[in-house]
Amino acid sequence: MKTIKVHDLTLNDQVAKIAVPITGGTTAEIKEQASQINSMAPDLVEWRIDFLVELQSANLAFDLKIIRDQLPMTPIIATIRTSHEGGHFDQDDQTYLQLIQTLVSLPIDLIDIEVDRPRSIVTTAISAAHSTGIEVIGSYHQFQNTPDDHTLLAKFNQMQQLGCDIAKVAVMPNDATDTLRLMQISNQANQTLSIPIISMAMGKTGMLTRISTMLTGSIISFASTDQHHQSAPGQLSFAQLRTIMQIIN
Ligand SMILES: O=C1C[C@@](O)(C(=O)O)C[C@@H](O)[C@@H]1O
Repeated sequence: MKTIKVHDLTLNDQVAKIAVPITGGTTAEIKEQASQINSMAPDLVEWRIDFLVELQSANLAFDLKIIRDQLPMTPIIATIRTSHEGGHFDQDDQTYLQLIQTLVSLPIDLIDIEVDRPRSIVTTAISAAHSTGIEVIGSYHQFQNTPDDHTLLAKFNQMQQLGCDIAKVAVMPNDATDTLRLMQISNQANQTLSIPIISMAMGKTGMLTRISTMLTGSIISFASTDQHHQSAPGQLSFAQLRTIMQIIN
C-alpha cells in the first residue's frame, strides 16, 4: 500500500481522503466557509487562493489564520490555479513564484504546484516548499479534453522526476472512453510510480472517477461544501461523497 503522512493524517491508495475547497473571494466569505467546513469535518481543506477577488492586496497570513482558527487540526492544501488550468489567476510566472514563496512561509501543509510552467519556476517553487517542510502536489489540469494515454502517463512521470511528493492529473472527458482511459492510466501510474497519485476526470461524464478511487489509486477526492461552491465541474458535495465512500468502502 502506498502511503504519505501529513501531520496526523495518513493518506493511502486504498481509501481516498476527502478534501473540501475554500473558494471565498473575501475574508468574510472565507470565514463563513471555514466555519461551515468545521462542522463537516473533512479530512483536508484546499484553500483556493485564486478565488480571492483582490489577491494583489490580500493579507494571506491573516486569511490563513482565520482558516486555522476554524480548522486547527485539518491539513491545508494551498492552491493557486491559473486561468490556463481552469482557475482565476492570470498573472505572470514571476508573480506566481512569489506567491508560492509567500505561501510556503506560512503554516500550510501541502502546496499545489502546476508543472506546466517554465522548468526553472517549477523547480524553484518545489525547492522553496521542501525547504520549509511542505509537501508538494504536482498538478496538471486540462480543461478542454483528455490527452492521449502516453501524454497522461508522461505527466505523472514528469511530476515524480521533478521531485513532487504527490502527482495530480485532472482532465475533461469528451466521452465515456476518455473517463475510462483516465482511470486506466491512473491505475497504471499508481502501480509504476513511487509517489502517490491523485486523478479525476471533471464534468458529469467524469463524475465516477471521484468515487472509483480504490480502482485508480487516487489518494484524495475533492468535494464541495455545496453545489454553489464547486471549485471544478463535476464535484459532488461533501455530504454526498462521504456517504458514497462510506457505502463502498
Ligand atoms: O486539482 C484540483 C482538483 C479539482 O480540479 C477537481 O476537479 O476536483 C478541484 C481543484 O480545486 C483542485 O485543485
